Parts: sequence; structure tokens; C-alpha cells
Amino acid sequence: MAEVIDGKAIAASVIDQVKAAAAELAAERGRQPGLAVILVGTDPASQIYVASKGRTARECGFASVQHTLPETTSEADLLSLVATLNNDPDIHGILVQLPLPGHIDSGRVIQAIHPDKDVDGLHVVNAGKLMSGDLETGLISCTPAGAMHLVRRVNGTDLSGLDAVVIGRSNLFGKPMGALLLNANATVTMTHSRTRDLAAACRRADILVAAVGRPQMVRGDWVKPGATVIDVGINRIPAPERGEGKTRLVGDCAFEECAEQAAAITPVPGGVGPMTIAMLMANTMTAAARAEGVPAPRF
Ligand SMILES: Nc1nc(=O)c2c([nH]1)NC[C@@H]1CN(c3ccc(C(=O)N[C@@H](CCC(=O)O)C(=O)O)cc3)C=[N+]21
Repeated sequence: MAEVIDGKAIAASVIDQVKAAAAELAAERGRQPGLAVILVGTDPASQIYVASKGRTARECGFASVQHTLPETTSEADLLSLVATLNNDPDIHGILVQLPLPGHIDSGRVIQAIHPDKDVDGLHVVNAGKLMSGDLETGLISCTPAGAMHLVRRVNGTDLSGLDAVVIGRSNLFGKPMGALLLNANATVTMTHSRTRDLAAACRRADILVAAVGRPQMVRGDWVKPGATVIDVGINRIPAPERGEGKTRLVGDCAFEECAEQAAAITPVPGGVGPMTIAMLMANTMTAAARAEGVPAPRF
């Protein structure tokens, strides 16, 4: 039976480090990191995530600002809010909650965020720095940064000789995750919906990272004995055993089966999810430290 990686506890320790760094910035410079989160529309899941980001930011000692815009907001109005925040010296981080309504080009909005304030790490400047092996001067996308933090806890910082397999190739997760693993010297295979014999590819993985968005797709016999399994999926499925109409969260991996094979595995909930929010705080702290010209702590 695998070690179950406690993402919640590890996230809490990252948040403690962020708190300490924010307190130091306040003491030395009288400045407070500022995070602006923009939510367009009323999607209930997005509302919960955005509220949780704001709560954690305040807990870190940040100034947290939420902009909630109606579903019908035009792209031009959203771009103009982003421009205002880009020019606001009290705001160090800007996050536009995704997905955006269909009439807004989310790519255009993300690329309008100043790269120094792009705490989601999705601007091409930040994505490009990561791909070119510069992990120092940009901002790294929160979910892959959080997942990598967990990999490091289990496998160390140097993954030389290890095979890593990522399922999923999104700009949001798969691609930056592949880049982080490669940078740590893993031999990386990027797989996706068109991969032939996905199970066989996964069986080679010493580090298996699943981000497909399909509940419990990765089965126990896809997992190499002794592997590290990082489950990035968050899927809500019906749970009639909990009562009529009830649901529960599951990952992209069939947890019990995979845990029997793996040496270490992340649970859902309580794995990568909490790390995403912790790394958002870390990125905001980093952006604030850089803006104030003080050494940016490493998280
Ligand atoms: N611009 C942007 N950046 C994001 O980082 C972003 C986004 N848009 N849109 C939506 C996704 C989703 N996301 C999560 C963050 C934390 C949990 C999390 O903490 N999950 C808990 C459980 C949450 C629950 O119970 O529903 C856990 O896994 O333990 C989940 C999902 C960030 N996202």
C-alpha cells in the first residue's frame, strides 16, 4: 500500500513560508503583496474556488481584491480592467478565473496581463521562460508547480534516470508539467487522447502524472510497482451511497487500485488541489518581492 501524499499539509507548510515572507516585506518595506482575482459570471464551482483564493490570500497577509463581473461583460471591458490592474502599483498578481464565457477570447485576456503580474504563469513570456529552462525570472503555472513540489518531496530534486509520463497536453497543465519534469532530468513522455496503448506507456512510468479530466480512467494495472502517482484530476461523480442526488470528488486515477501498486500517490481531494492555491500565494509573494526589489524567497 502506497504512502498517501498529504497535499493539504504540504500546502499549509508552503503557506506558512509565504506568511513569513509577507511579514518580512511588511516589516522592512511597509508593503503588502496585492492579489486581484477576476471572476466573470456566476459559475458555482468558480465562485467557491475564487472565494478560497481570497481567503487564503488574506490569511497570508496579502491585500486581496476580487472583481466580480456579470456574465455579459464584453471582452473590451475585461481588457480595460486588466489594463487598470497592470498599472496599479498595489497589485502584484492578477488572476482571471477560467473558464471565461464563450464570447470572450480567453487567450487574448491572459496575454493582456503584464507578465510580471501573471501569477497563473500562462502568459507566453512565462511559458517561454519555462520552456527555455529559465525557472528563475518568470512565474510558473500554479498547478504544475504544486504537482512538481510533491514529486520533489517523494523523488528528490534530481530525477535523472527516472521515466516520467504525463497524460494530458494542455497549456494549463500538461505542457508546463512536462517542462518541469524535463528540467529535473526525468525522461519525459507526453501522452494524450491520441496516444496508442496508453496503458502500456503508463506502465513504464516511475512518475505518472494524470491530468485528463476523466474520472478514474487510470487503472491499477497501468501503474508500475513502486511508482509515484500524481493525480491532477478533479471530477465530481454521483455518489448514491451517500444519499439521493449526492456527489463526490474523484481523480483521474482509480485510487484504491493505483495505491496498491504505487509507492506514493496523491489523493483527491487533498492532493494537488490545495497545492495549486498554495503556489498561487507563492507566486504572488514572488511577484511582490521582485516589484519591491527585495530577494524573492524560494518556495
Ligand atoms: N486562472 C485560473 N487559475 C487556476 O488555477 C484555476 C482556474 N483558473 N480555474 C479553475 C481551476 C481549478 N483550480 C483548483 C484549485 C484548487 C482546488 C482545490 O483546492 N481542491 C480541493 C477540493 C475542492 C473541493 O472540495 O471542491 C482538493 O483537491 O482537495 C481545486 C481546483 C484552479 N483553477
